[in-house]
Amino acid sequence: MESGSALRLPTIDFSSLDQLKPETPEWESTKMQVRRALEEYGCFEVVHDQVFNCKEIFSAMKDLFNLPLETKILNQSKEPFTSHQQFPAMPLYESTGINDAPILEQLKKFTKLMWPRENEVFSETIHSFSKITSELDQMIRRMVLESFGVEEYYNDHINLTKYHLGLIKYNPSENENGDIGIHPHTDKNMTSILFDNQIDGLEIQTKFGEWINVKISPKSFIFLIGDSFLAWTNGRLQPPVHRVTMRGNKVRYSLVLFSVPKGGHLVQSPKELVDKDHRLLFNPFDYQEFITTYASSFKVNSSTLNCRRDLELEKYCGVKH
Ligand SMILES: O=C(O)CCC(=O)C(=O)O
Ligand SMILES: [Fe+2]
Repeated sequence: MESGSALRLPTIDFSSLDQLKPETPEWESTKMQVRRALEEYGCFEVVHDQVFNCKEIFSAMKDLFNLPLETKILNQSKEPFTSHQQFPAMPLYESTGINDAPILEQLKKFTKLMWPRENEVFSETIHSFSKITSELDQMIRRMVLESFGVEEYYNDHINLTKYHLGLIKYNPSENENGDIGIHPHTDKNMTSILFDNQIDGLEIQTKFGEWINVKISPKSFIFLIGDSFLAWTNGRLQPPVHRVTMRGNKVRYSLVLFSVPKGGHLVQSPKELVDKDHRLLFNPFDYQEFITTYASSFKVNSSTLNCRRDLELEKYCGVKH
């Protein structure tokens, strides 16, 4: 499992968020950095000055994963990849998810399922994280749309998606060469914001094929785009292939706020992004129908999964030219 430790992701400064307002020079320059980073890498490190309690987050996650399995599996959802899940092909990995985590009442439903006698600290810390990251997500998406001159679609773009918070635990590897935490993949949803307990493991591949070991500081997140944003921008932004490799004897916890297109809506590139130099790459699609189809093939293939870029969306609704 080779990886190039000298390489780094682009870092973009989002501290003093409150002053970062549309039409200011800071906004314009940050927006262009976002656009460039997403064109080159499909992701970047967001440096921020938001205040939330890291220690509490990871102690809340530890308590959650320490619950008995019969409690954890009570978290079931019809939507693929959002229930409590473990896969035989990724034995170090365990995850669970919270739909609409930035909405406190929804988060409290999850908390109540896990801790019938309530766990206020869990609800508050996880809610505060979800709120901060969802606001950041919307700001970054506004910048992307502005940079392509399609900001009039901003409200539609935000209303197209809802949020899902993934909570993940990776057990340590016994193998000094590293063990698979999560297989190489691109995210299928629109955008993802990722944070961890400062235990390394996340690796992101550049378009030239090198692997970057990603270090997330207590004051940073990783923002990455998924295949749905590739489709929405008609191929202008490329989602990065990423994986987790576990080395050493520490547990890694990560949180990922996914923006996910809602069912009954179409993911569709605006007409302004389609022309003779940019022919339409994807037919409009319902993400929930796509992900359900993808999940059934994932179940069949997950014991042999070793994909780089699985091109599922191209197979599902790619336009053949
Ligand atoms: O845990 C991580 O750092 C990555 C998780 C991930 O890629 C995913 O859940 O899609
Ligand atoms: Fe991912």
